[in-house]
Amino acid sequence: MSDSLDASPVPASPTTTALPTVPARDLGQETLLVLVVNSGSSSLKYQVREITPDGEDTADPVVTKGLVERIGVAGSDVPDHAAALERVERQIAEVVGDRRLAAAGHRVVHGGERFHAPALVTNEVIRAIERLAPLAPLHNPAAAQGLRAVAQRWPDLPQVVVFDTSFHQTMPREAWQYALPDELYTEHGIRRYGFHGTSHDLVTGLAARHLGMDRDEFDGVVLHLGNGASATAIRGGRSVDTSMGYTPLAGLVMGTRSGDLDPSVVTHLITAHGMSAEQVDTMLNKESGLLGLSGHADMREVLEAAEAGHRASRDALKVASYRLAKYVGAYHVAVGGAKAIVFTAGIGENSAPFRARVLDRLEALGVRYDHARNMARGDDPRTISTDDSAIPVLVVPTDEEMAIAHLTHTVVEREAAWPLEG
Ligand SMILES: Nc1ncnc2c1ncn2[C@@H]1O[C@H](COP(=O)(O)OP(=O)(O)O)[C@@H](O)[C@H]1O
Ligand SMILES: CC(=O)OP(=O)(O)O
Ligand SMILES: [Mg+2]
Repeated sequence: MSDSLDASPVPASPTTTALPTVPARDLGQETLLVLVVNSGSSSLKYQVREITPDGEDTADPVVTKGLVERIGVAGSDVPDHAAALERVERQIAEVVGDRRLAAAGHRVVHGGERFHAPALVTNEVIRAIERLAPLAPLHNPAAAQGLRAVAQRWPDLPQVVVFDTSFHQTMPREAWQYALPDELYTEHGIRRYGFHGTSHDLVTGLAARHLGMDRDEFDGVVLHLGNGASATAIRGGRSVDTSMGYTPLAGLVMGTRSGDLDPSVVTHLITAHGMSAEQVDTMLNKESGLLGLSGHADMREVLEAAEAGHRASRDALKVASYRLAKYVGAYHVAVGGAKAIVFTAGIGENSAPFRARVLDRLEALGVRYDHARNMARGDDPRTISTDDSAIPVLVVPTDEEMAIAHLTHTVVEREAAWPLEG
């Protein structure tokens, strides 16, 4: 992102920086500014977006955006997400000038079984997110810190939480239950949850529209391929299976995450290689995937190296594309016959060579793609399959921040929680 915040020292009293305020506005006529916060384990991405009172994007909806990185990392001067938000609020104050924020929407990775939909934030909701921390130790505490920091800085601002997991709460038991002793689920909540739900949900709706279908007619496979990657089986517009599991480690080969592996590898590394549980966790989450196989976590670099003849990079692409194709085959069954295969997120939207490698493996399903359509670029949903492909293949750009802003508007509107009215 071009306007990333750097790690320069924080001035003495950032929390006292005043955000200029204006008298209450007539919401029926003016636009609304929504702060969107995405707290990663060691980063905080934010946007201020402008929407109409009906919750639609304005012509140029991103007022500002930025990123604070290396939060809580050794040697960084940003100790936690509360400190990160102090930096962000100064940036925001400069950009919004004499206008006021109308609401904040936060991405929260884990909503457990409790949250099936976005929710208006109360102290009880923040505590519930903290109680779910054992399920997402890197993400949920950071999100809770972000929520408290915003509440402290803007006490009247309605806040909404949007969960990665909630879209997948429609999965049937056979998809979410692990074949483990039952009390691990009943007493400890160990089950498949699934992630990237905001993106899978948004992309499902856009794909259905692109194909001229009602959303509830849409059966297909959505492939969200970013740094984290997941495949979701969609039946009747709802999630019926997804490749991530109890945590975002399961499933596909990702930038630095292994995806699926035999759990005995974990016990073997601990018992025979003397690794600690923490070391194994770090290895599987941060040193595996494309990085572990090829030395590059970034798909562009893997493709370049493979092109230049680097054998490990070529193998990494084979492992990643094979794994993904296998999931598409499985989910074709899960949805009772896919009517579309949809690529989205950084790699899915931009990497024609990787899409081609996956699609070449789907010939058995009658999938055919068009070289020129696959190479074409664009910001709108598009079809890249040939007209005679048994299953249409689509590229549909995702936008989690936009979706969070719109969901935030919907929830605040429904709960009549706008602070500026009257
Ligand atoms: N033009 C491109 N060609 C190939 N890969 C790309 C391109 N642009 C972005 N990517 C890949 O997208 C991935 C990041 O996706 P993104 O959705 O931004 O991730 P996240 O939101 O999880 O950080 C990286 O692997 C990056 O290499
Ligand atoms: C849940 C998850 O994997 O998120 P990301 O892709 O942002 O890492
Ligand atoms: Mg992402």
